[in-house]
Amino acid sequence: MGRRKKTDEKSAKQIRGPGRKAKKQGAPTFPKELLPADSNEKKKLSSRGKQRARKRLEKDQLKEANKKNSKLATRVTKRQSDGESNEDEEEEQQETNGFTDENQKWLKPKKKKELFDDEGEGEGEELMDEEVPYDDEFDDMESTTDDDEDNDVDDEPKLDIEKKSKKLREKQRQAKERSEQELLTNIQQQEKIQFPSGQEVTKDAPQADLQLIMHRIREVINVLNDFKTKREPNRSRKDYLDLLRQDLCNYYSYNDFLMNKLLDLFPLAEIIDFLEANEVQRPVTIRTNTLKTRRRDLAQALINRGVNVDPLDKWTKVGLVIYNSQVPIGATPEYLSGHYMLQGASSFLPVMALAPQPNERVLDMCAAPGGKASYIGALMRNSGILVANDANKDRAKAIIANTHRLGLTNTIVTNLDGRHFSEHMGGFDRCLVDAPCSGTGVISKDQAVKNSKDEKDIQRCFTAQRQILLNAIDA
Ligand SMILES: C[S@@+](CC[C@H](N)C(=O)[O-])C[C@H]1O[C@@H](n2cnc3c(N)ncnc32)[C@H](O)[C@@H]1O
Repeated sequence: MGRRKKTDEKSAKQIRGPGRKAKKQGAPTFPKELLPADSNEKKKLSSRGKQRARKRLEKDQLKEANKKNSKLATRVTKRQSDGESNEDEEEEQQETNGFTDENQKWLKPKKKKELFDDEGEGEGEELMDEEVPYDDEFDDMESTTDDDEDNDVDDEPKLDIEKKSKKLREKQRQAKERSEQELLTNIQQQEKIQFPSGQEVTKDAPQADLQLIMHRIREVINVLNDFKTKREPNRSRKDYLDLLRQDLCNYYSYNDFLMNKLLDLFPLAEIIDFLEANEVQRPVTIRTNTLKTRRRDLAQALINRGVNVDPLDKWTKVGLVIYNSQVPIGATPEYLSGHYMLQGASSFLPVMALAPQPNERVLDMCAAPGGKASYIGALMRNSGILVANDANKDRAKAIIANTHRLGLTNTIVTNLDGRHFSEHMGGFDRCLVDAPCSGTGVISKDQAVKNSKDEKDIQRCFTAQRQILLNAIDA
């Protein structure tokens, strides 16, 4: 960068120098059409864009010619002071002067970069400066240096180029060597996975470097995906699966039981995606209560309060995503007056699948605190009958509070055990069962689930869910 700046400064100086010299050179140096560049013509020229452009062209040509002259002169002076013979240089200067003058007719103003490139052929230092930005781009550099070698006439800059080119080729060779070495190392690692001994697996793994564990996880998955060809002959599939499970438990902090269940549930290609997704916080989303407002109006009202909000996605016309907020989203005047419900985006979907219609009889069997039930009520446009039930009395109270806040008038809240609900009521058109669950689907909200679940919890959930579902079918 420093060198580049130097070049700019230098060229800036040159731009000023040649301007003054140009006047000394006089008119005969330039073709007729370019002569009216003096100050008395300036007013006339500046009045027309076309003439201004011509003037600019002329200036550029002058700058370029004089730049060459002044640089060459500097070099001659330098060499003289170094005690070198200056005969050749004088010849060269004459040649350059001649070139500049004769070529005024065909010389066209070029872009700055092109000008630099041309000059580079005769100016070793300039060329070096131009090449600096390519230091890391080996391909570009290679082609640049090759071109330069072919075209150069002057010996001095050629030497510079050669030096630079040699350096870069060496760099390039070293980089290639390194990457080949890395590749080899990876292949070797892939070929031989380090299996800790039975006791070591649990004892040593927590201290191990997480990066190494993730590396091994990927390698083991790679082997399991092509077990026949990639396995070690003395290792069984179970060996690899055990190692994978243990590494996943250590890396993501799950207990053995839950990780086993997840490995049963997800294909190898998806397990990492699932575990990674559980590490990411889900966005805060809200559902517009269409019984009271429109999404556009709600968004505007929230924006006015300093909430950064956007439509959730194409698949929903009522969802909004909150990026950040200067006010608590659960306590705004809009919230308190029931214009929206704080609700995860995924919880819209079961209601959309249920597709309740106005004037139907609908049952939400496990409804507290009423997120889905209130969406059902809104889709029914407060018509028909919605029964929102929950076995937990305190939680059932939350349904009542939300029902009032959101302005639902077609809703009856009940506090019954879903396993026996049909003994009290029946004849529903549609029924939603959002049964109590293990919580393994919301690990991103509650990381404690990773270690707090065991076989009994799952069994308990499973039995209750089946009983509630069967009763809902009866209802
Ligand atoms: C996942 S939550 C429901 C969330 C609710 N659908 C919503 O969208 O806001 C499960 C609910 O089932 C209730 N529940 C548990 N056992 C039940 C049972 N036997 N009968 C009815 N509800 C039950 C719990 O009290 C809990 O509120």
